[in-house]
Amino acid sequence: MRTSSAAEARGGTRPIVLGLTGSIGMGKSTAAAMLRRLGIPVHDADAAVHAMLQPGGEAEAAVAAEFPEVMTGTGIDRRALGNRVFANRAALRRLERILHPRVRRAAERFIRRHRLRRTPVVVLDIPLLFETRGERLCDAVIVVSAPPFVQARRVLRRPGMTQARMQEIRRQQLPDPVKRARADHVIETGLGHGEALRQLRAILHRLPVHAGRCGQGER
Ligand SMILES: CC(C)(COP(=O)(O)OP(=O)(O)OC[C@H]1O[C@@H](n2cnc3c(N)ncnc32)[C@H](O)[C@@H]1O)[C@@H](O)C(=O)NCCC(=O)NCCS
Ligand SMILES: Nc1ncnc2c1ncn2[C@@H]1O[C@H](COP(=O)(O)OP(=O)(O)OP(=O)(O)O)[C@@H](O)[C@H]1O
Repeated sequence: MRTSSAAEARGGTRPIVLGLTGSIGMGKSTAAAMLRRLGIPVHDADAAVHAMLQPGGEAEAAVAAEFPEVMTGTGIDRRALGNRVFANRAALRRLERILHPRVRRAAERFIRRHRLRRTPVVVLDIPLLFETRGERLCDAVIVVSAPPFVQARRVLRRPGMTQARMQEIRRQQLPDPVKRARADHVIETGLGHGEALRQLRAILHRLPVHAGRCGQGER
């Protein structure tokens, strides 16, 4: 636990904030779903980005101004935007400058909401948690990880994914060994769902909150 003093400084009502991150295909969404089923509210940064890029979403106009070539009659073409940015680091940085401050504010709003509700534990599921210094919001960080061949097998099963695109995305992410080294907890997801769930439960069990106070549902 990094910042129990931060929680105390806020009157002890700030939830324990667990970051959840990991590279492409390592099992973040699966771990997030398990945590939700255990009753922990999870903030999903990917879902927040999706909403921002929807027609009328808070980032649509800024993205349209920066990348007019990816706009269609019905809004942003995500596939075209991905093709544009994953092969070009400068373009990706321009997109991130639009999106990441908004992602950060959404996470802060989520924590504030749960502080008011006195929720004891929340999770921030942020794929680029370390890259965006999101760990500063967290008391501890959980990294999901699996051997590279397991990761590749999972990712290449996805519709539209190619070896080249997977390599491009991997190049844009902090390497898995670096994430593991910076984690407070590593969940090995190459060993099956049951083992990942067991590891998550063990982490929750060791948190300094009363048993049974975790579950207040997602909002
Ligand atoms: C470029 C976009 C529209 C492509 O969408 P698409 O549906 O084709 O891909 P998807 O979002 O599923 O991402 C595919 C993989 O790339 C990874 N990824 C997404 N953005 C980034 C990034 N900025 N850097 C490195 N990897 C990234 C994701 O974690 C995922 O593993 C989308 O990824 C996006 O908006 N990215 C920028 C926002 C961002 O940084 N999101 C990460 C969460 S904070
Ligand atoms: N603990 C696990 N045991 C077995 N398979 C798993 C486990 N966790 C995830 N998987 C499988 O791996 C694949 C990728 O998982 P998931 O979608 O959760 O990854 P992700 O990290 O959220 O990916 P992305 O970063 O690309 O969004 C899925 O097919 C999922 O069923």
